[in-house]
Amino acid sequence: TQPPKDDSLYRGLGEREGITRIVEGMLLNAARNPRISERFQEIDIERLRDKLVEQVCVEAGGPCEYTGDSMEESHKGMNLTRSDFNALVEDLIDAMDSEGVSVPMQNRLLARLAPMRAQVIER
Ligand code: HEM
Repeated sequence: TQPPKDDSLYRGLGEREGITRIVEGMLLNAARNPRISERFQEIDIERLRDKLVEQVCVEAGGPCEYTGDSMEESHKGMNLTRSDFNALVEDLIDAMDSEGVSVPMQNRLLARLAPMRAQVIER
């Protein structure tokens, strides 16, 4: 999908600072989530945080560049399932709730991420 033309979602998420808090909140939730916490052991969590912030910023129409690996490459050999995907989405929603992001803005971000599922699961 093409990046959005306007930056209203970027602003709705609280720009770079808000996105950083959302991503960090999601990763903290995931680290406590028994369905997926094992996935986040023994990885470079700071790199993951930084790349996720870039990617969410780009998807939200913000002035950022994504410098990480492709979604296929990043999740190769992990054999992620739909259930794993849904668990991380729930952790993201909880993080956005904590940041006071409106439900319409939450849904706009989720709609940008949903098409990536096929690139991430069963790899
Ligand atoms: C739309 C969904 C997802 C997006 C947009 C996404 C995005 C990313 C990004 C940007 C990276 C970093 C790439 C790099 O280092 O260059 C990454 C790595 C990673 N992702 Fe995802 N991801 C998604 C789904 C998931 C799910 C469902 C899980 C597990 C439950 C997961 C677990 C991981 C892990 C553990 C890494 C680090 C791999 C490593 O450093 O060895 N991801 N992901």
